[in-house]
Amino acid sequence: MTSPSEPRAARRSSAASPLTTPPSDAAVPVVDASAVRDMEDVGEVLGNACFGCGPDVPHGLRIRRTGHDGSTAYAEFTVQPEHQGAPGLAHGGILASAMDEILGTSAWLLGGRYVTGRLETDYLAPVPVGSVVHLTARCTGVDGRKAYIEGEARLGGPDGPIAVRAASIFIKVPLEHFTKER
Ligand SMILES: CCCCC/C=C\C/C=C\C/C=C\C/C=C\CCCC(=O)SCCNC(=O)CCNC(=O)[C@H](O)C(C)(C)COP(=O)(O)OP(=O)(O)OC[C@H]1O[C@@H](n2cnc3c(N)ncnc32)[C@H](O)[C@@H]1OP(=O)(O)O
Repeated sequence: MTSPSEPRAARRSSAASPLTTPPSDAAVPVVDASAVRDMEDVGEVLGNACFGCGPDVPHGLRIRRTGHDGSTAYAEFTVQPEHQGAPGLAHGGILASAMDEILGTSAWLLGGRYVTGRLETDYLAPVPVGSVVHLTARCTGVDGRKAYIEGEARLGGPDGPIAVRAASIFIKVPLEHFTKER
């Protein structure tokens, strides 16, 4: 339950702006059963030096994907001292990166490979260093190559207060997007 004294963003039920709201006739797909295996295969081909989820990346977020329920993707990470902005608090860009990771995971679970086209974030509460941040994301619609994905970061547990809300558009790309010489 929200009250008028809460920030406007907290009173909205979604982070989505008109730009990240899918068309009303967009299909809302469920997780593709083969997508998790595909993510593992792609990781084996490309390696995993990802700032968000690479398990051995120094100063990375080392986000742990914990599964999905057919529509929502779940993950968590612990805010480290090297993720600080203001003393003792997570940097907003770090939190945007964490949202990018869970939103991207949700997109990849649709089957196919996606990159971030647009990312919107609402910061609702400060996130202390040492916090375990619980991330969730789900697709709200697919329109051609565009997947509209929304997510939240919660503190203190999967049902804890929302610290960050995000809404996004991910664009489907071929595997060559990641492998071609530039
Ligand atoms: C990525 C992870 C790889 C790691 C691999 C390791 C292990 C893999 C395992 C698991 C992976 C799991 C999860 C992934 C987790 C995290 C994900 C992080 C993702 C990122 O951190 S990724 C980096 C940031 N990201 C970029 O680096 C993109 C740069 N960019 C481009 O590369 C091009 O810009 C591109 C390809 C986006 C489009 O180019 P293009 O030429 O192919 O297509 P085009 O421009 O025609 O757009 C087609 C339709 O998308 C619409 N559209 C395009 N852009 C839009 C925007 N900004 N807003 C709204 N709509 C947009 C158009 O309006 C059109 O819509 P329509 O069809 O309706 O006209």
